[in-house]
Amino acid sequence: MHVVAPETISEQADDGTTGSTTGSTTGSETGVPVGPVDSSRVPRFAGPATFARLPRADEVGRADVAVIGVPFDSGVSYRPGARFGPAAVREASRLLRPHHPGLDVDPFARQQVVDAGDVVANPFSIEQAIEQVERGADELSGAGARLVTIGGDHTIALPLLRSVVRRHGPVALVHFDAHLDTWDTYFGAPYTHGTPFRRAVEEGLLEPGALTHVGTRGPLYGRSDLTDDARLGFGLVTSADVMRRGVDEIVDGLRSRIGDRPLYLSIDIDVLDPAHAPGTGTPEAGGMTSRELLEVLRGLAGLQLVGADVVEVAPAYDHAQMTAVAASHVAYDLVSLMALSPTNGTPQ
Ligand SMILES: N=C(N)NCCCC(=O)O
Ligand SMILES: [Zn+2]
Ligand SMILES: [Zn+2]
Repeated sequence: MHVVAPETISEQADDGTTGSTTGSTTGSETGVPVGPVDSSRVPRFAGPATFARLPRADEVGRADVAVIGVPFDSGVSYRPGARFGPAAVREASRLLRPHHPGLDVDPFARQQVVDAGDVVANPFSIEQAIEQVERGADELSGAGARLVTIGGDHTIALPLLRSVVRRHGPVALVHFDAHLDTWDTYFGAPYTHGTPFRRAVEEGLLEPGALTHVGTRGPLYGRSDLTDDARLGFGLVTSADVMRRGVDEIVDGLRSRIGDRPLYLSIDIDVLDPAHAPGTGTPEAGGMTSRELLEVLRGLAGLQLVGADVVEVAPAYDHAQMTAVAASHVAYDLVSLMALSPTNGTPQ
């Protein structure tokens, strides 16, 4: 029986060209970022999955950008399963390649990108899980990395924002989602996947006037959901607006609202139409296409991106990895946007 162990992959790829996964030719020694395993030498379907076949954090010892998973879904109001999102997105990311033609950047060569594994988040205590995510994010960003987090349900955006704001101050936010996620409580619970951005405003984490939901749609509890949301300071670009006004006009509006503020991007995969992303817990008809989402993201190139997440991938409802593939491409674009960010995320 032939078993492809990580060591075997490392030996095969570690020939001085590209694609080493081990510490033996580390970027920390040479200053050259260690990239993904070379898929022209080691089949991309072999071995355990890290995001984009990148090295693990412990293999390189430093990171400009860390991709982390948060396998947590105890905050959901409907279908569970996003706890399996990080593993599904990593698995679906094996096909990513080192050059991004849309942004004309090699995101893994411009900066050291690593897979920092999963944060341990207590599935039986939302409060403790939130603390654990915040602390995990603090540790990684304290070591100098910007984070691209793969969820997990949308509850986790709150501790991620707390951590990023500790370093950068209040942030501009573009929130891609079918839902507002500014509701108050569910069953009296303040920390859920439908409430993170109301809590974030209450905690002073967000820059008033620089907050926008994109892709919103679907039935609400009442008209007051919208007036409450506007009172919290959010602008709204519905999925119908994207269709009617087009990507370029939407991007122009977002860029002028954000300016040169530190920017956080939170992407709930249910912003996509269920035809593009069925594998999610609270699907709503009439969503964005993955092409629209990726093009809006690319339109944000050059802004000061200090952190990002892609959440709500629930693989049990997925088909042919459609949702996980879409999320892996979103995460790849986020890493690429970080490569093009003017200050490399360093606090000014
Ligand atoms: N964050 C996501 N995906 N969904 C929030 C839906 C909250 C509700 O059930 O009303
Ligand atoms: Zn949503
Ligand atoms: Zn959401």
